Formats: sequence, C-alpha cells, structure tokens
Amino acid sequence: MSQWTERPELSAYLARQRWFGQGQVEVPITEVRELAWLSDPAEGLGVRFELVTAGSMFNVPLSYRQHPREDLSYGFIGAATLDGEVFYVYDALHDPEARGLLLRGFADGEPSPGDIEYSRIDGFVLESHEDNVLLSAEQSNTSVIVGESLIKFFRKLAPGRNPDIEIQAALTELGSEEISPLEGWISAGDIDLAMIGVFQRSATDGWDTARTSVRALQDDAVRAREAGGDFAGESERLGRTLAVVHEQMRQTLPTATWGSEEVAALVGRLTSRLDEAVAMHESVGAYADRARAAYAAVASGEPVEVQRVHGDFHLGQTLRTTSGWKIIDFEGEPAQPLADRVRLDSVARDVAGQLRSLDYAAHSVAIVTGVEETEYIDDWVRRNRIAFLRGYGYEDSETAAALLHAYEIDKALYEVVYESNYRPDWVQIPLRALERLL
Ligand SMILES: Nc1ncnc2c1ncn2[C@@H]1O[C@H](COP(=O)(O)OP(=O)(O)O)[C@@H](O)[C@H]1O
Ligand SMILES: O=P(O)(O)O[C@H]1O[C@H](CO)[C@@H](O[C@H]2O[C@H](CO)[C@@H](O)[C@H](O)[C@H]2O)[C@H](O)[C@H]1O
Repeated sequence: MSQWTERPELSAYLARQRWFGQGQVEVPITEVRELAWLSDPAEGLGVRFELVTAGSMFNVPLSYRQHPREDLSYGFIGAATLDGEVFYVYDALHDPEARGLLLRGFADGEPSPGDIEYSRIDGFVLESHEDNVLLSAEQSNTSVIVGESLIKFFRKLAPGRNPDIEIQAALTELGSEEISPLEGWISAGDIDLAMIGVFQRSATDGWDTARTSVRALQDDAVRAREAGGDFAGESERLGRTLAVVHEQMRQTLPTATWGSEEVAALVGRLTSRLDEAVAMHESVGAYADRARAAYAAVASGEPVEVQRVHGDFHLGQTLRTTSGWKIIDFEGEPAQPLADRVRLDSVARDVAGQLRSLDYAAHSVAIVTGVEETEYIDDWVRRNRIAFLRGYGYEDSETAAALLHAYEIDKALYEVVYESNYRPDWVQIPLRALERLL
C-alpha cells in the first residue's frame, strides 16, 4: 500500500493544482499505482509515474530525493520513506533533472522501462532530454518544451486511447498542415500518460492575438474595421482552417447521420447541462424555458450529420504561426468523461465554441482593464463572428442555424459552471452572453 493513502501531504498538494479541478477541495487518495522506477532512488534521485486515484485518476510523476532542494520548493510535496530511508518528494514536472528522466525513453536506443511504453512515430528520436523547460503548469495538463518538441503530460487519466493522441495521429498520418505533427506518446497498458509533438517556435497564441486587437480598438476608441489591429482577416483564416481540419477528420475518422432518436438524446444531454448550470448559478434559472425552446427547435429539424470534432474549440486552442493557423488540444472538454469526449457530434459544436471565444476575448478585456463596455466591443465581436463564419463556410439552413444557436447556449452554460469553479470574477461573461443569446 502507498504511504500517500495514509498521509495528507499529497492530497493537500493535489488540491492546490488547477489541473486537479476540485477548486482547492482536498479529496482523499484511495489508491496509488506506482509504475516502474525510471532511475534508482538509491543513487540519490528516484523518479517514477504514480497514478493517483482521488475521486478520478491523476498522473502524478514524483521525484524522490535523498537531500532537500530549496530551489524546487514550489513542487515540494512531503517526506516519505523508501526501504526505511527518508526521501524528500517533489512533483517531478517541477524538477528539471527529473523531467529529463521522464523524457529519456524518447532518446535513441533507450528501452521502454517495465510497464511503461514510449511509442515513437516515423522513427522520431529525441536529441537531448536534459535541456527542458516547463511551459505551463496551470492548465488542464502540464507541458514541457524539449528541443524542437513539446510534451504534454496528461493529468486527469482514463483507460482508453486519449482523443488528443487518436485524432492527432490520424491527422499527422494524413499530412495535415493545420495541426502540429504528433511525434509519439507514453502509455501504461491502456492508459495514456503523455504525448509529444512538434513545438511551434514561431507561434503566438490565438487568445493573446485576439485580445491585443480588442485593446487596440479600445485604446483608440474606434470601430474594429478602423483600428490598427483589426482581427477580422485572422478570424476568417481561422474559420477556413477549422473547416479544413473538419474535412480531414471526416476523411480519416468515423462519420454518421443522427435521426430523430439520436437528436432527442442530444436534446437530453443539452437539458441536463442546463439543469447543472441552474443548480450552480441561481440566475441561470431565468433563461431555462427559453433555452429549452431553443433545444426543441433542434429536435424539430432535419437529420444531423455528425463526425469526430475538436470538442473544446476556443482561441486558446489555436496557434498563429508563420505558416498559418494551427489547431491544438483535441482532448475535448477536460471535465467530461471519455465516452462523452469521443462521441460523434455536429461541427456546429466547434463553430459555436469559437463564437463564444470571440465574445470572451472582447469582454474579458473590458473586465481586466476595468473600462465601461462600449459599442466598439460589440462591433468587434459582430465583425469577427461574421468573418469566422464566412471563412468556415458555415451551412446556411434552418437546421444548421438552430444547432449553432443551441450549441452556443450550451457552451455558455458550461462556461457558467467552469467560471464558478475557477474564475468567479469572469462568470458575468457567459451570464451576459446568455442574456444576449436568449
Ligand atoms: N505544438 C505547440 N507549439 C507551441 N506552443 C504550444 C503547442 N502546443 C501547445 N502550446 C502552448 O501550450 C498551451 C497549452 O497547450 P494545450 O494543449 O492547450 O494544453 P492544456 O490541455 O493544458 O490546455 C497552449 O495554449 C499553447 O500556448
Ligand atoms: O484549454 P482547456 O482545455 O483547459 O479548456 C478549459 O479552459 C478554458 C479557459 O482557459 C475554457 O475556455 C473559456 O475561457 C476561454 C478564455 O480563457 C474562452 O476563450 C473560451 O471561450 C471559454 O470557454 C474552456 O471552456 C475549458 O474547457
């Protein structure tokens, strides 16, 4: 039995991580599966993946050090004993030397240790695993840049192929230029622990680029089309990129047509999310009847063409590179169970995600800078919505419009729950959007 089920340090550490997703609440650890050592603790530094069940299962690579390290204090978890000897234990992703050991399996000629498998696509070999930089630890997952690659350690785990790997492997094989090519992954049996792909060095994040444009028009108090940083051309190109990626997914992954029964099931899922948002935020109740009416319009429409989709498409999942937009992170909404994240869906799901994100980019600037909402903000959102839909070539039919409307409402409801958990100051963004949408 692991000492972490008996002692509070690791559950306290998990509660402080955003990727744990419980909003600072400690959840008891019921099980820990320790994978093979990647280095021998008797030599001073032991590193291994530990799969920790605390409600859900989490990927927590740990480094066990014989001596404490002041400079790693951010990732310090607690002391633990191994074979009667005391070790100082750190989150291995905050320990540069330990990160190198987690990456070593991708180096030339390195065997996969014990129950862990390092898979490489097309002879990919990691040149050097030692020089690596932690990119971000504050999101759903934890990413590290190493050489020309970026490795993402999945935090919340589930048995079954991770959709990020599944979709990006299919699109990489197809030669897609709209994603960042996948190079490999790490797994333990049927559980995927991490994926590695090309690091886009020239990239700027779509979210930052869009917000810079909003700020430009706000500074000058001019309409979007007159501002120096007009984003509409980028929105249109991004729409086109998403349409290409959807087409590539149709070519390589399953598709289907939903008849009345499946559409009724969709309406059922939309309605339960509505109920969840009402329970979370009282003021959502005022929109419930109108949301139900919008969902009923979907049920009375034509059959719906479905396929694999991105599932959580927003500006933070886009990179503007010198060779156009690239779409990343095909995991779906992190909070949903795997079965929901791999379900076929309408492309309207992703189109709606982006429309919501444009609304977020504009209104978040107003919140952060503390200025009054102006007509310029609304103008920016309208102009970029139109450009994105034009670039995508979104279908012009009643059924397509009803679906898009329903999915925009659904995403705003998801956001009410998401923001209530993580960024209560921002919950007004989706709440105001509901007011506009309904
Ligand atoms: N291939 C890449 N090249 C450059 N930057 C990337 C790449 N993949 C991800 N990023 C950066 O890392 C951030 C987090 O990546 P993402 O896959 O969205 O992780 P998460 O699942 O934790 O949200 C992105 O917002 C982006 O800025
Ligand atoms: O990127 P993740 O996979 O972690 O996605 C989650 O976090 C997102 C926040 O970073 C959240 O997106 C919401 O906020 C965005 C701005 O930060 C905004 O562009 C999106 O439209 C809005 O939904 C996403 O919903 C969540 O799953």
